[in-house]
Amino acid sequence: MTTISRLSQLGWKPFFQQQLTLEELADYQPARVAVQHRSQYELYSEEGRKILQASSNQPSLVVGDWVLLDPEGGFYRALERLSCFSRKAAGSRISEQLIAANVDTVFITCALNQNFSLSRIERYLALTREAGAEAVVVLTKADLCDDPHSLVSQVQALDSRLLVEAVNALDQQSTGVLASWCRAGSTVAVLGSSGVGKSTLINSLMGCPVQHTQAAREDDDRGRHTTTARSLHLIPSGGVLLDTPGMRELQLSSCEAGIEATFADISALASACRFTDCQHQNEPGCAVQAALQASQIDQRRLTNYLKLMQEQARNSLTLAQSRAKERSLSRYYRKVLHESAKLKKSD
Ligand SMILES: Nc1nc2c(ncn2[C@@H]2O[C@H](COP(=O)(O)OP(=O)(O)OP(=O)(O)O)[C@@H](O)[C@H]2O)c(=O)[nH]1
Ligand SMILES: [Zn+2]
Repeated sequence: MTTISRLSQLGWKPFFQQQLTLEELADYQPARVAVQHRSQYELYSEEGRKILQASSNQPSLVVGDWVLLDPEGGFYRALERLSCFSRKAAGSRISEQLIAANVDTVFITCALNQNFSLSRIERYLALTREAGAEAVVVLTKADLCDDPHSLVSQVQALDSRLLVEAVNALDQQSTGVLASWCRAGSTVAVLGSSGVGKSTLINSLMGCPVQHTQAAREDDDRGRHTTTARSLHLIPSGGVLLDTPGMRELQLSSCEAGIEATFADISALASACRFTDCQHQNEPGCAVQAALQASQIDQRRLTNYLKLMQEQARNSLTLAQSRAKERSLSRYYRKVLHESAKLKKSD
């Protein structure tokens, strides 16, 4: 890691500074989670790299989080997040898993070739908005496309306020249009499906190939653990690039608000449907279907909205179910403890 001279090079900004008391400002040191190991975190601070042991007394931390270290270098507290990506954890036990925190801007990448898909862009937009980050749609492989402008217009038509850029990810001059999002104090992440050019774009922004240390086995006193590649990279122009495998595999889960924000036109229409629980299929008095018949919205967009809504509802239902199960289990444990305490008393 290159020497840090200013906190802003690590993505520090007024939002975090404002959370500190005068005493904390004077005596406590902010540090950012750069790597997450099983039992410890690697942090970046103005003084360089630090190691923090994970402990059950600490809140769950994730790459991108800001923490305050006490004068002895121990964990003091975590700072409130500006944005947070999470997902439904894989496996039989469904729970919410933190992916990344404090990402300001997400470069939603999509290639200008046969894989170009407005629906996929909408999916990533919903995820980004749910997390509370700003989205910039970066259309890659513009150099291989005969008419990039017409595809840029199609993306722009999704939302007139949407930021859309077409680039050749291999060419640093071309990716220069993204520089304003990569300044000191900013944290960016790249989302997009396989092969669209995420690594290529990252290397162009970084000005050199980013080293991805292969996960390797290491022996130490505490036994075997897997070393993980660092996930925060300092961009020469001053910003921070957050690149974790979790971000790359991001799935849709529990993101109704993100979908509503992405499909604001359809959500606005839906509020005029006769039934509050209208599914916008073939119910009488459906304002969304009426708008479709009147060609005010297109079929692809509506189909994608309904698909994403269904998908996230399915996922959040399993999340809710698992939470309910945990709640009832803990109620059961409390009851058992209470009963056994009563029995002890009467002994
Ligand atoms: N001509 C051209 N080729 C590109 C561009 N962006 C990426 N490529 C090429 O597309 C291929 C895939 O790019 P990657 O950067 O590996 O894609 P990725 O999104 O990181 O893929 P995964 O690692 O599978 O997620 C590589 O051969 C790149 O050289 C571009 O803008 N123009
Ligand atoms: Zn309806």
